[in-house]
Amino acid sequence: MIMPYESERNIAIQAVQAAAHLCEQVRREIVPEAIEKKDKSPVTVADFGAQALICRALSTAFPQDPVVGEEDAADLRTPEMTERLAQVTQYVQAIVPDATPDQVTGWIDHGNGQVGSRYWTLDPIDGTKGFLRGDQYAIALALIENGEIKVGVLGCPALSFTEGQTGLMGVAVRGAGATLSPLAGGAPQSIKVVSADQSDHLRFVESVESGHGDQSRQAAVAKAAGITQDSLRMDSQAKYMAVAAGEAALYLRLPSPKTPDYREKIWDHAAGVILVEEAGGRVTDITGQALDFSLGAKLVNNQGVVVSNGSIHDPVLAAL
Ligand SMILES: Nc1ncnc2c1ncn2[C@@H]1O[C@H](COP(=O)(O)OS(=O)(=O)O)[C@@H](OP(=O)(O)O)[C@H]1O
Ligand SMILES: [Mg+2]
Ligand SMILES: [Mg+2]
Ligand SMILES: [Mg+2]
Repeated sequence: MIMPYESERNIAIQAVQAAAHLCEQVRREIVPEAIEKKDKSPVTVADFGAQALICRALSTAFPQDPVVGEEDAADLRTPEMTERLAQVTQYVQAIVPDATPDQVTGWIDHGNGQVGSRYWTLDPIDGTKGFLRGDQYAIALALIENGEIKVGVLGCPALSFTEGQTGLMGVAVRGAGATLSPLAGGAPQSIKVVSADQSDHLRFVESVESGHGDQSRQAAVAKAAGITQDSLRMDSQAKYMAVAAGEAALYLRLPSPKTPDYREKIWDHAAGVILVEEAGGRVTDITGQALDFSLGAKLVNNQGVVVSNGSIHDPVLAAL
């Protein structure tokens, strides 16, 4: 039997594993420096290297598919950044030995594609602030067709749910379930969200960065929905992994009062959303609407995100 999206899934897994390897290599060998982007957020050589590797793999395997990625190479091409580009190229060469700086910027810019009827979305490092702090981060890749997420791969190099096993990868294909496996390779295990009666896992997760949400309202809503434990704060889409694997029942991302007009980016959510849905959970915005991945790089029709095990979703929306 042919599994749906088998080649997309396999290429995505290999690409995410290679990118995760690059990111961990950077974290081991240097103290990654943050370059400030126009929006004041940080980017590092690892973000660029990971985007280059994944875009290279996708452009080779699926040359027709646009990739909507977070980063672009415009700044890297400037003369002041020559040394930085050389550093990115050196890390890429650990996996693609003959890669040149021109190829690297070309691969990164392959991620400047537009949302269409079929496209990939890529966050080469989700949670760059977590990556810089030595905390959680994720490599997030998803395939979307006609607005529906079909495949999602989430690599979380610093994540551990069982002692002695760090580095996890979540994989989901629409209609085929979600699995968790060691990022370095190994047998995938099916995952399921927590059920309502497993009260010890009725925790909620939220961002580390207070500016990415509304932590006081998040605490109040979780409490109103019956969650009495303190939140677990985690960077990146690792939060979606926690819900999909049954380690938490709820992930709340309510609009920050400081940035009420902020709209979520597709690459910050797509891979995580399909993982949670295929593990039996539910994802909506704060008004209960589905996230609309058909409109562009931003979720312009949605505000905030509510991710749950399903059973507590309606009580949470009611509390909101
Ligand atoms: N104002 C505001 N509101 C909501 N979200 C924002 C905001 N600003 C940035 N971002 C995006 O948040 C992404 C990482 O946030 P996380 O919550 O996953 O991690 S963290 O704990 O906050 O670091 C982060 O993704 P990366 O840039 O890939 O790290 C941003 O895209
Ligand atoms: Mg960023
Ligand atoms: Mg991100
Ligand atoms: Mg990112």
